Amino acid sequence: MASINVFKTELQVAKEICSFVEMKANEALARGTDFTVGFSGGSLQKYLCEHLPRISTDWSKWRIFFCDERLVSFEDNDSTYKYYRDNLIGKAPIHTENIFPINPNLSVEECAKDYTACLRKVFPGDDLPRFDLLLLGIGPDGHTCSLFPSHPLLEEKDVLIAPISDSPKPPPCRVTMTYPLINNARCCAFVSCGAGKAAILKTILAEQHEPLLPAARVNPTDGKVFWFLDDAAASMLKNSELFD
Ligand SMILES: O=C1O[C@H](COP(=O)(O)O)[C@@H](O)[C@H](O)[C@H]1O
Repeated sequence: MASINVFKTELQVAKEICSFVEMKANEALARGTDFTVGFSGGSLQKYLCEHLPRISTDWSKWRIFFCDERLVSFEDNDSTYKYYRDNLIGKAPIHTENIFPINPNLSVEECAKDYTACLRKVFPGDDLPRFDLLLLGIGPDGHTCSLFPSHPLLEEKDVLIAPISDSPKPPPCRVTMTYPLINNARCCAFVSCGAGKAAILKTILAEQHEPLLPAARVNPTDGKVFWFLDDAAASMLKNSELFD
């Protein structure tokens, strides 16, 4: 069962998710491994960039990938990498060689293949890479990464990173992690705040009806899912059996 954590304000959510990331990083380092983490875009970015620069960790052991990314130049405000470059890298002692952006100059198909090859270099010998932590957002339609409701990519089984050129949310061309990779993670953490997310969170967490929305399909076979919500986002979950 997922662990649902609700905090009064967005500011508190931002602090708590950063403490959680710090804990997961330091657990990986204590196991004697690097810390492999996937960052998403959207509203999650600002929650992470606020407090992560001040956590206590060995940044040299971090390996940072993107759960999905928009195929736009690194100077375009739609670029997830741009946001983290401008608001995190440089504020924390992250070594640029330990952060793995896509190559936005390729076609979307080539970009997905190239990003898969990049992933394989960091997880040599692993048929199915196992991330320590994937940090995920959820759109008001229930999408996560660039996996959208009713899209054929929801059934993708063969590739770890897929291209998408018909994203219903602009920009249309993106690359995204697929479920075989996502659901092999040790841990996935969703962050969602604001009243605009309340209805979709009720559908995903309290109702769970078929066909499952993209975010509801995140269910690591040997891992756990955590939710970090503020009161407004959780307002339609109150009194549900999710909280005992
Ligand atoms: O387009 C995207 O949207 C989702 C959700 O974003 P949010 O702003 O509604 O939180 C995000 O997780 C994903 O990385 C991004 O590409």
